[in-house]
Amino acid sequence: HQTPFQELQYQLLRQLQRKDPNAFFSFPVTDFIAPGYSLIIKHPMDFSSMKEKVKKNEYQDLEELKGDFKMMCENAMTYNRPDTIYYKAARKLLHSGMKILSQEKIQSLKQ
Ligand SMILES: NC(=O)c1ccc2nc(N)sc2c1
Repeated sequence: HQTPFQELQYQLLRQLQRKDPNAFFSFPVTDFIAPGYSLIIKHPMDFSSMKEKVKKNEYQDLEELKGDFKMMCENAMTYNRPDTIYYKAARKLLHSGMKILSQEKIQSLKQ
């Protein structure tokens, strides 16, 4: 049912989620907790949505997964002001996540 490539993607997502201890990025941001969010952010993304994409085999290679991860972090740095805990968490997550996803050994892995 799940391919080795999918298992690898789940493992990477677990590693990335450990860098989000407050779970600010676990689930889609609602307009209830973030007023006007859906008007400001055109391409919402979160870890639960990324896991769903892995399950449906929607990532052809790790660059696409990396792109969604960057989008998720950049969305938070667009909507939230720089002095907020969410902005700061997003910037920190982006940097630690890039270290994980930009390692030489996983660059070339594809579907
Ligand atoms: N990922 C985000 O941009 C994010 C997450 C949680 C959250 N909670 C709020 N009250 S604003 C907010 C924004």
